[in-house]
Amino acid sequence: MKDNSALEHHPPNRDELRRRKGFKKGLQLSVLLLGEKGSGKSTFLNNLCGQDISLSDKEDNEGAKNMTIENENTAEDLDSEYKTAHLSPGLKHVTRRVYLNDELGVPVTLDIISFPGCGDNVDNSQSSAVIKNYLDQQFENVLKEEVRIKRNTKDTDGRPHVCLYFLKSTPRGVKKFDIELMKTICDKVNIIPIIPKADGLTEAELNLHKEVVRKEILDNDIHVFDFKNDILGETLALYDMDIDFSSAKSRYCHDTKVKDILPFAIVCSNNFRTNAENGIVHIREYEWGSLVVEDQNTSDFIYLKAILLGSHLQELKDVTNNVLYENYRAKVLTEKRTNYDIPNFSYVDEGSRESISNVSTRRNSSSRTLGNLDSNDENACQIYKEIDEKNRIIEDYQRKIDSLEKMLASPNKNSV
Ligand SMILES: Nc1nc2c(ncn2[C@@H]2O[C@H](COP(=O)(O)OP(=O)(O)OP(=O)(O)O)[C@@H](O)[C@H]2O)c(=O)[nH]1
Repeated sequence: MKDNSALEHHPPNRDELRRRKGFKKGLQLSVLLLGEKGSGKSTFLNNLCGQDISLSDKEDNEGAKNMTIENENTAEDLDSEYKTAHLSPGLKHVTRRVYLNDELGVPVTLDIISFPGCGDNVDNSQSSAVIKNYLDQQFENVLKEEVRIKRNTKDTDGRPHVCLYFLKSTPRGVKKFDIELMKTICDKVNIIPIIPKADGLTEAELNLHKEVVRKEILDNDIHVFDFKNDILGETLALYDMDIDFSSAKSRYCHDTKVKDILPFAIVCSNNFRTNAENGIVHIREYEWGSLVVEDQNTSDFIYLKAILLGSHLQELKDVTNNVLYENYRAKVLTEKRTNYDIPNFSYVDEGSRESISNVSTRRNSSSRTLGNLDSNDENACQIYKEIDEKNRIIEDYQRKIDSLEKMLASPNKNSV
């Protein structure tokens, strides 16, 4: 028999219970990665997750065990691909699911969405529309699910909570395509701008590029994720770290505001080694020596990682649901209301308005009588009857859809 005496003497307190519950349930974050080919998205993802993750839509490697691949090409497609190689490849999305367990204390499920080739076609005019439609579709799926009688929001919520936008530095500043795309999607997803491969820039060049990116974002009215007055020092709580401002290389202090360091300038690498605390650190090697990716004085990588997986994970989700999605929902429902031509009180004359509200009051009270109505009352009643009838039809359809879905889910049961 098990000895439970230790448990009986030290019952877990409330915080501990909450922590255990949170641990079991885990956290989830959906990240959209955008940026041109070779901008360092895969390398960043490998460093963020501490494992090898391919974002290619063709490769399937050892690191792809936990991954769901959508739009995967089969070997039979290769021949047809060869024949159409001269044509613009278009844009497909690739999704990956990664489970992160170690170092954070609470398991995190990371859903990655990427559009390989985004901005790389000769003609990119359709790319923005493809990505915008994808984001709209995710909102629409959630809205559809909300109005169903039986809801199943778990499997249908594919809304990305954050878009990490990789803006490679070019002599001409930010590419027009990137500006247009950010403008198109900034009210559908939280954008965090990133300057990748910061090791290729001198400090003066990096500061200049940061300035250029900030100016383009401001001038083009692109809404990036609002860090408000959050301070950098607090983002590192996940690692029980503080900013090492004693170091001569330190660029920031504890009270530096996160919004003041945007866009995050990161350095990443696929080479790693084990450090003194048995943790893995990623190393970028040069002729003159090496650089640690996770070193807070080297790049903003560690801040970005702590923000995504710790300090701002919940806020990114809350803003997605309570602000971006709510705006979409309000807009769509307002449009639908107008299209359905539901009687709008502002178009009804005073007398009828009173009648409608009288009928409405009577509908709400259980003593509803239809006798002795004047013509306005009759009109209002007619409108309500029609609405009731439509609602009944919608509910009937919903029931039919539900039973069809059930049949599809268990085809054997229903086969004769
Ligand atoms: N110097 C330097 N090179 C980097 C950095 N990050 C990535 N790279 C290199 O840049 C190249 C492209 O990086 P990827 O991570 O494959 O870029 P990607 O955006 O995923 O590219 P696609 O998968 O083709 O879309 C690789 O050779 C990386 O090693 C960095 O911070 N500094």
